Amino acid sequence: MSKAPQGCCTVSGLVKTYRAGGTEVRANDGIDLAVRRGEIFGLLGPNGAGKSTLVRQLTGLLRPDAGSIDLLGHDIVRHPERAARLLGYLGQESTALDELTVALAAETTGRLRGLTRRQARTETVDVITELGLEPLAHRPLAKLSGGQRRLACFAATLVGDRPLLVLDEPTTGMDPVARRAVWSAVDRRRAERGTTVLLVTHNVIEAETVLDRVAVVDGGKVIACDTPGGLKALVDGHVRLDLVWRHDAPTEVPAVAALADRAERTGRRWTLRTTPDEARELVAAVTTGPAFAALDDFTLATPTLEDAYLRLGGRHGGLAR
Ligand SMILES: Nc1ncnc2c1ncn2[C@@H]1O[C@H](COP(=O)(O)OP(=O)(O)OP(=O)(O)O)[C@@H](O)[C@H]1O
Repeated sequence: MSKAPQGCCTVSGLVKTYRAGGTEVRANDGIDLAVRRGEIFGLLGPNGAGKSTLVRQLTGLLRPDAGSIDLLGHDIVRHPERAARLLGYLGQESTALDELTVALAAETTGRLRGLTRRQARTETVDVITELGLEPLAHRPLAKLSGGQRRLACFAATLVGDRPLLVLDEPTTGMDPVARRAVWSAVDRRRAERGTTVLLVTHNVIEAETVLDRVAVVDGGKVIACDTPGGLKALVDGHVRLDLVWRHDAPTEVPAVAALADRAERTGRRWTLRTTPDEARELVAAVTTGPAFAALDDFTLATPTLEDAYLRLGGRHGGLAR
């Protein structure tokens, strides 16, 4: 049995290749990762980066081609069945418990994790109350909206305390109230029980506010791993200027025409990443005369994780803002 002194989860040289219809996809291409106990650790990256493939191997559901996975001192490649006792997993795919009610799905999960009927019932009631799911408790998962079902599955994941929670895009489709309930529940478990959380996300705003550290995954590799602040330091000294035009950009204005090739365009929005000094000049140029008349809105902002991610060479468009 290998040891991970302060570690919760240590991954070394993980490789996974899918073979389908004569083509090969190297979804994980030598991943190294060390998640500390009690950390909220994020995996950030565009669609197809290999994040779900990685977490499915951690959960023992998928066998790596090469590499090692240590979960709290257990070798999960050799003993994949042990993962279920160490972690609670919320995957992307819909659950086998879909036909059950919210309460029964949570209770059944607790029973499968070794709780007595009474313990499972008590924990179910607690978690349903904690997440504000009482009005839905007796409705089948299959008959809920996408966001409601996701919250109910999250509730089930929490029943039967586990030292590690692996959450694959847990808040997808949820409204702001439900999202807040999820992050409060995660925070509470970390604070009260020292629970470690491994979180897969596309959402840069969530990533910035809840994560202790982030690994940026792209093309099956970890291309950076740091605190959100550390990653943002990569783009220190830069600012982002967003210009939103009322209609088409007034390219007859020379100052605007000069920006045309540099701006990243999303509909009527032009985004420019530049130094604070140049940003001041650009703001002065577009807030006078005909350019200003054509301008609907502008914002000047310090770098986000998305900017850091782009600087790292990640593909644009895969991350939500
Ligand atoms: N069962 C499979 N068979 C073949 N290829 C697969 C399979 N599952 C995933 N892939 C491929 O492996 C790569 C990594 O997929 P994965 O689902 O791990 O990415 P992801 O980062 O989780 O993406 P998303 O953010 O869209 O969930 C992709 O190119 C995907 O098409």
